[in-house]
Amino acid sequence: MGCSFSGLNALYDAVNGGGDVWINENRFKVVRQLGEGGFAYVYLVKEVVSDSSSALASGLAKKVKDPSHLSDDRTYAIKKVLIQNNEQLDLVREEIRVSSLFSHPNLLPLLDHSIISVKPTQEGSWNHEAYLLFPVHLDGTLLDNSKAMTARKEFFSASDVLQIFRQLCAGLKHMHNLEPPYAHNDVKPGNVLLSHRKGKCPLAILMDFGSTRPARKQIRSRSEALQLQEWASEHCSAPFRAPELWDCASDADIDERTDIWSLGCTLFAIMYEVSPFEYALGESGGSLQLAIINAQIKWPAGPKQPYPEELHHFVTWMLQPQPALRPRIDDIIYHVDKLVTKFSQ
Ligand SMILES: Nc1ncnc2c1ncn2[C@@H]1O[C@H](COP(=O)(O)OP(=O)(O)OP(=O)(O)O)[C@@H](O)[C@H]1O
Repeated sequence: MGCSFSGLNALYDAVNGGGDVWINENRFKVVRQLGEGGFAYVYLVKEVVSDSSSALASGLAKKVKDPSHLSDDRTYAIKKVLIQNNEQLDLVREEIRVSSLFSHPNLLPLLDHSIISVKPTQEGSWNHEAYLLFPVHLDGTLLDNSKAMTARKEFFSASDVLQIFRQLCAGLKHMHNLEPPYAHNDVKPGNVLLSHRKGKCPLAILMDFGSTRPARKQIRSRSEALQLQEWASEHCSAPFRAPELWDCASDADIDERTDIWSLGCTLFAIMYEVSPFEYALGESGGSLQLAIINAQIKWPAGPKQPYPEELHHFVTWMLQPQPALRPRIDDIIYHVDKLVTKFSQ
């Protein structure tokens, strides 16, 4: 694990108009904040180079395995993770390890990282900060895009819905086909970056491997089942969480099809902005957990639906509450390819 850094809390200084950020031997200027998560801040940064050489000749070029990940204008995204205890440190180390297993155009690559020790301002033990460097995608997440479109009373075309979805399937197939298979565990529109392309449907990239783990687990006792539910309640976003992670049997074989459930919810959300179960949160006495366990989908009301029935059937097929009967990623890809052919303009 690389751990060199030129100054304590340097990123804060940079944001406040001070110095630059170093990740190992490479230096970056913070341009602005792009977003934030639970314990993380994401910044747009620009690599600082000593001469005006091309991106390929920059310091980063020596580190990055695939030159197509280098940006022509040297801009990237840095995620700064605040780490307060050993458990959080292990989680970030796992995110870094897992990210390095993947190499796929629809999965966000980790280009470099460093973890540094920082002395807290008040008395106390030393803590850590992790800096993760990624390619930057400035058109926002699928969630940001859906919200903006809903505000304008617009919808993605059926063709774009399917092609965005098809790309997410391609990224997930890469993870599900590893030996052992990995589950993303937090597939949702907020974890998909979009990049608009002229004359083509947007590029969709799945990110945030903080919850990604080997997918297959044999649950053989009540305490193992409860442990899994507790882990899921912290790591898998509730409206997109599969039923077996809410109410796990004491004798259950969990596999990567937890992601297929989330994928079904995500297809619904590409069309209608929210998870198909989110309505339960707005109903008095409504229970998200019950709606999910019973697979009670609420389709938008109204006589004229913006999408063909086939897309609704496709969502329902993925939202099979019994995991053993739920389709696998190859089944989904076979089906989506047929729909893409049918509905592409
Ligand atoms: N590579 C990137 N390019 C552009 N924006 C990004 C990039 N990575 C992250 N972001 C922005 O930063 C936000 C937070 O990133 P991310 O989801 O990785 O953080 P997190 O702490 O894991 O979040 P959460 O707590 O929701 O899981 C994203 O929603 C997105 O808006």
